[in-house]
Amino acid sequence: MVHQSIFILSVIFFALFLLAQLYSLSAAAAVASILFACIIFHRRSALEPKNLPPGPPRWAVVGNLLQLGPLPHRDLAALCRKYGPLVYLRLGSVDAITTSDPSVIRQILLQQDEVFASRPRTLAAVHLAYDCGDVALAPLGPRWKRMRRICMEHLLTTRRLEAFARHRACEAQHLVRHVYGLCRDRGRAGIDMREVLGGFSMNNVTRMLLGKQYFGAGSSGPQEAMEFMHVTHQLFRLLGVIYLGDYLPFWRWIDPHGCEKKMREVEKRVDDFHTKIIEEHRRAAAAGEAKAAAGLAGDSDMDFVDVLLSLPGEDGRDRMDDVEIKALIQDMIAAATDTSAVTNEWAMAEVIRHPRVQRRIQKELDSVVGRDRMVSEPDLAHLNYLRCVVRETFRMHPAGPFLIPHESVRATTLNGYHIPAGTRVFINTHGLGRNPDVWADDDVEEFRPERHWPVAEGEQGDGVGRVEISHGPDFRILPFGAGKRKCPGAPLGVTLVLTALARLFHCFEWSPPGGMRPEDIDTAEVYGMTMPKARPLVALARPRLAEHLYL
Ligand code: HEM
Repeated sequence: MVHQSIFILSVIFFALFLLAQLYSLSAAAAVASILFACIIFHRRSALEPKNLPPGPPRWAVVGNLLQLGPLPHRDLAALCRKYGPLVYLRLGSVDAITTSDPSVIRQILLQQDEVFASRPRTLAAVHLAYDCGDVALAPLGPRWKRMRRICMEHLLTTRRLEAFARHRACEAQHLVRHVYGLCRDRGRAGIDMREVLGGFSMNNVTRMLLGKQYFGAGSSGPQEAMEFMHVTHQLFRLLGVIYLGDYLPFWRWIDPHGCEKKMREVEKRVDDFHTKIIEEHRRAAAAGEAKAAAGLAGDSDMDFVDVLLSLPGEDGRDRMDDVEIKALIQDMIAAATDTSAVTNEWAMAEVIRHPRVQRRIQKELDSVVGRDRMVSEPDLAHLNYLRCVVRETFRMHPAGPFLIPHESVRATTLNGYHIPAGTRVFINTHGLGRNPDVWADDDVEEFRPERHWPVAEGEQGDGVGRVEISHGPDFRILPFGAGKRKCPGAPLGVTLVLTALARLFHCFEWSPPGGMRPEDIDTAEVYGMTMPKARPLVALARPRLAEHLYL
């Protein structure tokens, strides 16, 4: 046995020596690292515990990576249909599990929350989230706990969200006025709803966070807005990439698409942006103090950056570090903007595809709100059918197809199977919403908000409670996750989604552009950290209220 190993190693060294002579040292190094990885993999396979959950056969080195295509949520759902509710995969050097089963998900997110509530340290988290110094991508630990507490106790409190209600009302009015103008300008060509809904989400978030509106009358100027949009789009894209360097360490040496280089470039540009924002806020605060000293009180409501600049730091320090503030701003922009815009675009696409659903939404709006005033936030609790529409949108098109991937902090047992420490967890919310075992009596591919209606079909539902949009005890829909890492912005996210949809369906009649039939609106998706429609939604709008209400 020893002689055999010595012989194989001698042959490998001789082959590498020849490669180095004939080609280059780097070719020899690349082959050496692949061979080395093969040997490690072989040894690991031999040592591997045998009681792992079932899963597909895997290749040496790459494991199951080659079985994942451009829509990995669909590939993983197919594996669950084949191998059962809990599937094991090896992605390069990383152990991974996936599920789209409510009872396994409940075990992971609630019963074993302590074990599974961490996050993998991906290169995107290192470069684009201040070395995992934020909330969303930070591993479980005291740093994450402190940053999450700041979010919950100082930023996303009910009191602070209520204080921003008038800004949201202003943005909602800006939205309908904007669409009203576009109806006339664009004629039969239709309106690009991705642009409109993206602007609405971005404005709401930046007003609350930074005290600025980026699009519209009070905007910070087209140059800055374009730059901001461009950088944040690059950020979203890079956060969503499945980067092979996270699974195959040697890939980082090659990095054929320069992904890590792009991450570093975007990291620098985003950081410059945040530095500028913090400086502007410090200058404004200094001017405010001067005004206060002179007896001229400034605007009393603080945006999130003002709040963060006023908080004490760790270990008795006077103020929070700039890096911590930047990480939190970044998180909020990334977590809040795209999620609500993507959900709104899907909801509009599905409703326009189903004119019957649009008629029922409008009937409810006309009865709850009437036609001589605009929808306001207090109305949203009474729009139960619209709430069913949002629930159905989350079932079919969850904004985060795998939530944000979790990671186990130690070895554990799940459904009787061994789960190693450091296992990456892909909770497939897209698969869950279309799991035929969960939605047994329904056609899972059909958009049908009525399935969430709390009373039997045909009944009015007066007196029934408010339709909840977050997950219930059955874990059949999971738009915001659950447990320790549950989305802290869920109430705000729901408000932004419902507000935009209520306003747009109350104020306008929607149809597909240029003679297209409703059912021809496509519903193909593209995978990313959030999962938008592959092609932007373009639609025609016709005003349905009196003109003075739009102005
Ligand atoms: C429709 C809108 C939204 C959707 C669908 C959504 C969805 C999600 C999901 C799926 C997660 C991951 C949960 C997990 O990994 O278990 C998450 C995390 C998070 N969300 Fe949201 N979100 C929305 C809006 C917001 C808003 C408005 C904010 C803040 C202003 C926000 C802040 C966060 C943060 C900070 C996290 C990370 C939590 C942690 O890791 O501890 N989200 N969100």
